[in-house]
Amino acid sequence: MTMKEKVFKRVFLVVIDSFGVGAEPDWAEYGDDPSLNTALHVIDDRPAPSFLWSRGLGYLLKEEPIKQPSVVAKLQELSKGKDSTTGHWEIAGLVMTTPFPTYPHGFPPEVMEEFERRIGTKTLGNFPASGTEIIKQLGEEHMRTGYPIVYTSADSVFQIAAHEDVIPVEDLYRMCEIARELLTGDHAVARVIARPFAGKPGEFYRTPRRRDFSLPPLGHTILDELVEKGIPVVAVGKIHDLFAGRGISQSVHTENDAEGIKALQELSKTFQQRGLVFANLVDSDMIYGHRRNVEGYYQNIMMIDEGLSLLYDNLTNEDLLIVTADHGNDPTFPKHTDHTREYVSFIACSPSFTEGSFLGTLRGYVHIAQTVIEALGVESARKWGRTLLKEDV
Ligand SMILES: O=P(O)(O)O[C@H]1O[C@H](CO)[C@@H](O)[C@H]1O
Ligand SMILES: [Mn+2]
Ligand SMILES: [Mn+2]
Repeated sequence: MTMKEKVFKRVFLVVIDSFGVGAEPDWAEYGDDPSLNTALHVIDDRPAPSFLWSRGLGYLLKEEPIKQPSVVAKLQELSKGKDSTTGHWEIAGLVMTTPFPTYPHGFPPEVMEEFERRIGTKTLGNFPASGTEIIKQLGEEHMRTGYPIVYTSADSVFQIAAHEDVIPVEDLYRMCEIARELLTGDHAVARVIARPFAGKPGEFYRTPRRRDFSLPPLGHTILDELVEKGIPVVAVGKIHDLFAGRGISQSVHTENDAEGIKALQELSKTFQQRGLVFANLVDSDMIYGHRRNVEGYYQNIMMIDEGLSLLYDNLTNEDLLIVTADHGNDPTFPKHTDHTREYVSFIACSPSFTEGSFLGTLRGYVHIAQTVIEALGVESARKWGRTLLKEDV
């Protein structure tokens, strides 16, 4: 039996945030560069992450043979955007043809005046910045005035940074909820993000209680379809936030990728129903990618790779593991600290697979959605994309 006709009991869908595999053709529209390749530049000539490398990452990056049974593809994003929300929604079957609004010059007066009126205080910043840089720059003034720091980036994000001793995290979350409520219509940004920090001036550090307040998906996704059909969707890490909790049966909050990997390993033992476990591992992007920290990014990938290998040991012939990403964030790129417009990997493996195959470069993360729906044996009225586990489509 080849891998092509099988229905699985469980699908583990793991997004390694920002782990792109090479610049997409429309890189210039995103201020990027054709040479970008997050995974290739992170691994470089260091020892390869063996679990992923032998199942297709080596092929995608250096055309090395696929040594372990797997189905491999390189996927090009259809949606206009290189942010997490856009990428994850397309993985779940929803293509954003109109990009979310972005604010290269900061948010307009009508937004900021209304926001300040609603939160009852002035704000600082209101321009695109690296989140760690802007708290270095404005953290002391924030502590002196009590004004929260607002900033954005190349993505459609309204970010609020505040010191936990100046604005308690719960109050910061309240401010984010207010921003979320007023950022609608032409100013419906994809995400409002709470960025709590602590420490003394010159030694500020961000605390793990970041929280994303995403728009609910602007259309149907396979998560909605699975939950409507009574098939559980267990969200690990940022997935709950990225889908605003919709189409999710259970959510496992994690504070870092080590916890994310542990949660996946735990679920491989405890989650015994037919269903989807959908995980986001964010540290590669948040702690290393945006900070242009190549060595840290590499160590994180090696930790994830080891963790996926141990997860895989717990899987049976009834299980399918898919590893992918949502965009790039090449830490060797000096021109900005934003995401980079890149292809993502599709690496699917199961103990029931008997061969390794590369399907080519395909347009659309939506094929992941179709693959998940068919892998779980769900008769869907919709065609989300083409399944990547059948040759004859
Ligand atoms: O620089 P920090 O605060 O990490 O923010 C980054 O995180 C956001 C979400 O990925 C990106 O849009 C970028 O602004
Ligand atoms: Mn992301
Ligand atoms: Mn990011």
